[in-house]
Amino acid sequence: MRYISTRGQAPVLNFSEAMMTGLARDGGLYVPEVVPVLSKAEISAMAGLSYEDVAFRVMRPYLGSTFTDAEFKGLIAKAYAGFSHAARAPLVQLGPNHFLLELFHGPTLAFKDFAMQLIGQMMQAALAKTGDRITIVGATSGDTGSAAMEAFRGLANVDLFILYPHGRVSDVQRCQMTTPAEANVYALAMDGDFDNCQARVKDMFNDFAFRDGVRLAGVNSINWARVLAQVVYYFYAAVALGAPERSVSFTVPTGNFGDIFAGYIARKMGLPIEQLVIATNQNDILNRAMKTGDYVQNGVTASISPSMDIQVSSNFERALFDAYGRDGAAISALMDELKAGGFHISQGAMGMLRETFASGRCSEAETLATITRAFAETGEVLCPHSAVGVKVAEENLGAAPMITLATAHPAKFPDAVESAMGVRPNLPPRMADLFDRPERVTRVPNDLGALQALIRERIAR
Ligand SMILES: Cc1ncc(COP(=O)(O)O)c(C=O)c1O
Ligand SMILES: N[C@@H](CCOP(=O)(O)O)C(=O)O
Repeated sequence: MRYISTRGQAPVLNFSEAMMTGLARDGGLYVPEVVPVLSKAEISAMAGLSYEDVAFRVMRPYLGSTFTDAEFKGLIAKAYAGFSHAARAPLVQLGPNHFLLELFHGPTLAFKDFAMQLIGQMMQAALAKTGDRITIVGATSGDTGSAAMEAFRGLANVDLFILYPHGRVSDVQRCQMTTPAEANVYALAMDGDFDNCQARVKDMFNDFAFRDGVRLAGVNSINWARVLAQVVYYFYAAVALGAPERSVSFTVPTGNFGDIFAGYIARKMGLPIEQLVIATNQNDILNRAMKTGDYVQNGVTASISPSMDIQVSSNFERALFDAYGRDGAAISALMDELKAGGFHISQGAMGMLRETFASGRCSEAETLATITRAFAETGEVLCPHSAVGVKVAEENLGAAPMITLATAHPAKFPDAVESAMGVRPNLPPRMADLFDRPERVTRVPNDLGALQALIRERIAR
């Protein structure tokens, strides 16, 4: 399996290289040259298997010779052993034809654990073979950062720096990032919003002297391995509801477009997905783009679903790459226009995108009302991101069962949940003392040079 860049000018890599590389050297994102298709019989055979067994079958075709089958099975087993639910990703019924896929039973209570726990295992195994030491720099609106800290803290051959927007993550998310005591992980609270943090991380990748000097790696969804690990739960959930004999639909609370892009890959692999619905909060660039064809930034507004406060959706580039017939030069030109504010998507590309994705937007008031109503009607306590998904899913119900992805545990966002329901959700007992743990964080400016100097200084210690 070979991986190519969405901008067409970077070296073609194998799986292990793409995982350790993160952003392609031409600024693009790696995608598989060919997406493997599973037969109906192969998908049927997943019925009744454990999450781990489905994970092996879905991901194995992408790995080439990176790991032996036995090694890979071992890494998968370790990755999901720390999840608190035996099913890993349980389905809960919300209505006659509407299901919730709970993706928040991992160690940091968000869907990011599904990929991050596995990437942590795979990167460690790859580094053990080469003896290399790497510097991971990630940007987060709250959940990727905490999941990465959990996956990489204490590792001898990794330094991890997480940039989060100061004052724009929940208190629980902040403490998950600032309280790990291990010396190899650093929480950096940056002035600005998530888009600024993500832009600085990409700048670091595009500065080759810095990138090569610190052996930079990425664990945001720019890393193909992150997306791949998220493809698995689409198969797991769909098969549980009767696929491949029966089609299903998914609604995905969306910010950086990684999670829904994983659903798109599942569909390309042969999973019968009728609708893939993008659900945005008030930071609705993707919904506007789907409705108008204009992908234009209009600034990030802080919301009660802060993890989705994103206006530059990194992985949309991967979808555009396919929509533009895999024309790297066209994608490069669009991304240059994006730096100046935005671009218009061609009619042909819009046709492909609209065939593949539906979309909807959920306001702040609708988010709160959905949390209140879902609890009253079903007993399910939704986090505000999952509530955005549920609201938009309800507007898109059809013949196929709808599965909404519940992307975080409500206790990560207790203020929003309390204001909707009057009840404050509790953290699991293992995290009950989170706010009593000492915090360690560095305030940093939105300044590439200053960030690079700090990272160089810390890794030299
Ligand atoms: C809780 C939560 N829900 C939804 C999203 C959106 O996912 P994606 O960025 O993959 O679109 C994120 C972060 O990205 C998140 O942390
Ligand atoms: N919501 C995310 C934003 C970063 O997304 P990623 O999937 O590209 O890592 C977060 O919680 O950090």
